[in-house]
Amino acid sequence: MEKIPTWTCVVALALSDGRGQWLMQRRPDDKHHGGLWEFPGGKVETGEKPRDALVREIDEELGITIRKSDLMPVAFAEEGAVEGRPPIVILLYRSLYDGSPLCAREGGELGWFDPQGVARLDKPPLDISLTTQLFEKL
Ligand SMILES: Nc1nc2c([nH]c(=O)n2[C@@H]2O[C@H](COP(=O)(O)OP(=O)(O)OP(=O)(O)O)[C@@H](O)[C@H]2O)c(=O)[nH]1
Repeated sequence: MEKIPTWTCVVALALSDGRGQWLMQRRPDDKHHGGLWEFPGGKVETGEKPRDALVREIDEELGITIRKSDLMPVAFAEEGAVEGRPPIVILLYRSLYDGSPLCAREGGELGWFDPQGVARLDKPPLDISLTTQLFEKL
């Protein structure tokens, strides 16, 4: 029987400044999808709940504390196994930025973009679907 790899759950955050700008993060060049822009976030660890993982990842990556109760689910996207990596499913949540200082703690670059600006960025394939779903629902 064919062995099916376990899928990986990734959580990501669409952070809005409330004035039409959205935070995007450019991945460091040496990583998978290096140089592409995506929503801050990362992989859910074994036994972790998605919202807990997102709070942890956002603290690790941006140095800010977000509240689980503020996270609104907005979209998901999935892809099959690529280049030996297990399939991933990304859950995208939305939240409002409270203005506390941000920094790109794990390298890369941060930027605020309006929906047209987000659409123009070079992104991983799943983010094209995620951004379409996000901005359709606004
Ligand atoms: N955080 C985040 N990851 C995304 C998005 N879109 C997308 O394809 N991914 C992919 O989902 C995976 C997220 O894992 P991660 O951010 O913890 O990746 P990592 O630093 O551990 O790098 P790795 O893939 O080399 O293990 C990456 O392969 C990343 O490129 C997105 O919008 N946000």
